[in-house]
Amino acid sequence: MPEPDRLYAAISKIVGSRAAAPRLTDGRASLILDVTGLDAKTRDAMAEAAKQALLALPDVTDVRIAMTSEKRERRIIAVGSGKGGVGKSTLAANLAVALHGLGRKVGLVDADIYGPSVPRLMDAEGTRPMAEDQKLLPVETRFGVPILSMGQLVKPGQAIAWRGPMAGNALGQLIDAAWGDTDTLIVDLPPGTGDVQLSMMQKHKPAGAVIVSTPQDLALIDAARAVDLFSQANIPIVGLVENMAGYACPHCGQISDPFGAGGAQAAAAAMDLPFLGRVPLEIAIRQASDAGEPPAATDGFAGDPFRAIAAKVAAWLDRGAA
Ligand SMILES: Nc1ncnc2c1ncn2[C@@H]1O[C@H](COP(=O)(O)OP(=O)(O)OP(=O)(O)O)[C@@H](O)[C@H]1O
Repeated sequence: MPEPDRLYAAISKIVGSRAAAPRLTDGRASLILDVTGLDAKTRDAMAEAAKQALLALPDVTDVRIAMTSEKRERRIIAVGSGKGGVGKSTLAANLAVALHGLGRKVGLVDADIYGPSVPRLMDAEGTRPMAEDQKLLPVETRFGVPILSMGQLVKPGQAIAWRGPMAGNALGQLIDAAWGDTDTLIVDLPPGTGDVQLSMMQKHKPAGAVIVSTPQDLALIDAARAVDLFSQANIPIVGLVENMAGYACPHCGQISDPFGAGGAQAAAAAMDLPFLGRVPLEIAIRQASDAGEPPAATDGFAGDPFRAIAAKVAAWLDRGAA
C-alpha cells in the first residue's frame, strides 16, 4: 500500500471524510482535521482517537493534528413586537419548531429580559446551561430545537432589572454560545424598542425581523414603531404576523373577532411589507403552550398556522432576501 494510503487506512473509520491522508516525516504524522460543526467533546475525542490509531503504527513516533473549521453562516431571525403580551414568544417558539420540521438546524434564544417564557414553552423549565471554553452550551429540548434563555441565567421568578450594558452582555452570551452547526437562530426579543433591541441590531445584525401584532389599532401603531426601528438599522423585515385573530368559540364554534380582524394584514399592505399569516385566538394554543407542548410540534390543526408562517420564513431565508 502506498505510504499516505496506509496512514489513512489506520484512521479512516475514525475521521471519515474529515481528513485527507496524513503525511509522515521522520516518524511524525501530520494530520489536518476538519472539525466544522462538531462540539468540543466530539472534536477532542475524534482527534485523540486518530492520534492513538496513528501512534499504534510501528513507524509513527509523534502525531501533530491541526484542526480547521469552516466558518458557518448562521442567520438570525429576530422576533419582535411593539408591545407585550401579543404572543411574540409563542410565535418565536413555534416558528423555531416548525422550521426544524422543515429540516433546518434551528436554535432558539429567549432575549426577553422582562418575561422570559421560552423555557416553559419548550418544556425546559428549571434547566440551566453549562459552559465550556467560556461559552454557554445550549440546552437540548425534546423538540430538536436547543434553547438558551435569559430566564436560565437568573433564579426563576426573579424580576430582571438589568439595564443597558448588563442586558447587552447577557444577550451576547446567549447569541455567541456554542451553537455548533445551527444554521438559523430565532431570537425572541423583549417587547418595545429598548436596549436589548439596539444591542441586537448593532452587534448581532439579524438577517431579518418578524414582527408580531394583535389586530387592534393600538397594537398596530406599536408594531409600526418596531418596524421603523429595524428599518432604520437596515434590518430587512421578513413580514408581519397577526396573532389572536378571530376567536373560535369552543362550545358553539362561532367565530368572533374580539380584537378586530385583518388589521395587521392591512397595516402590512400600508407599510409595503409582506404579510406572513394569521394565528387565531385558540384555547388549544394557550393550553398547549402552558403545558410545554408547542402546537407546531404536533400534527393537530393548532399547529397549522405556525407551519404556514414557517414555510414563508424558510422561503425568505432560501432566497437570502425579502
Ligand atoms: N393565538 C393564541 N391563542 C391563544 N392564546 C395565545 C395565543 N398566542 C399567545 N397566547 C397566550 O397569550 C399569552 C401571552 O403570549 P406570549 O407570552 O407568547 O406573549 P409575548 O408577546 O411574548 O408576551 P411578553 O412580551 O409579555 O413576553 C400566553 O399565555 C400565550 O399562551
